[in-house]
Amino acid sequence: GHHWGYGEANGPAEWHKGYPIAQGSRQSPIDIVPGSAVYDASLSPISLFYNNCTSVNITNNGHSVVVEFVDIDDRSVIQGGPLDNMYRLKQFHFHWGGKGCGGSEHTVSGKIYPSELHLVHWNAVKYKSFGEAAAASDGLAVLGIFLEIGIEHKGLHQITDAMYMVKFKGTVADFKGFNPKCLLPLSLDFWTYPGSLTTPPLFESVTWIVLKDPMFLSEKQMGKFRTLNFNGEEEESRRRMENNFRPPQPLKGRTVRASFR
Ligand SMILES: NS(=O)(=O)c1ccc(C(=O)O)c(S(=O)(=O)NCCc2ccccc2)c1
Ligand SMILES: [Zn+2]
Repeated sequence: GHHWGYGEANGPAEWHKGYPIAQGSRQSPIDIVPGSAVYDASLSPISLFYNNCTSVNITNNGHSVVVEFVDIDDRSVIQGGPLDNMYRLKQFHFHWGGKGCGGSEHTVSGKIYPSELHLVHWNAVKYKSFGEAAAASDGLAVLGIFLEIGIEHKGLHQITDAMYMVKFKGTVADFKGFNPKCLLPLSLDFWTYPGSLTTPPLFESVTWIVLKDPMFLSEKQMGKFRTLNFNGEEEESRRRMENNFRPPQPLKGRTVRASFR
């Protein structure tokens, strides 16, 4: 059927037809305005326990490139910051733009970055499954990290070198032993606000934690993301995977808190 995507006919401006919550009161992403963020001294530092990380595979789901993790126990978790519980890492994926264009979902005072990494975690303390958590107001915690063009990123090579194996929608490849800790910038200073998934079903179940500092990658590495395709190998229409981002949504009275002055 008429599946959602990032094209003219099925892109973010159309999603509200199939997913009315697209016009809800806590939609993501948003434009973060640092001057309007409220410093909250009660926010503890973010703790990422990715030591015994268990990545499983890398896949092209027709919307992004996704690295999935074993999430049957608490070996890879995030806690602290605005979170009352420990949240388990389920997957990470990216959003990016066309060559020379912006592609992040969150913006900072209108600045769009070339790309944005999302590490998706779920509240396995309160909920029995990811699906149940994804439908609950405090079910998910997504850590957002901006990507900026600069020196090449050593840790990212493992991911960009695997992209040739998942060029087309529906392809999966083994991807074990990858620890996303290597993708973090020096500072874990963050903004946080209550929001939603940025793709359908757009559930308003995400506590967003967006790092202030970007990670850096080279233009060559960024170019490898654009060798991916939205389409499956069998489709005759070749559509380069790029501009797979939702633009900022209305704040609707929400407060963005900052962990730093
Ligand atoms: N940009 S974002 O962090 O909001 C996001 C984007 C894509 C996906 C995804 O489904 O791959 C996800 S997900 O992995 O959280 N899945 C959400 C959709 C879903 C809900 C309930 C059960 C399965 C999938 C999150
Ligand atoms: Zn995302």
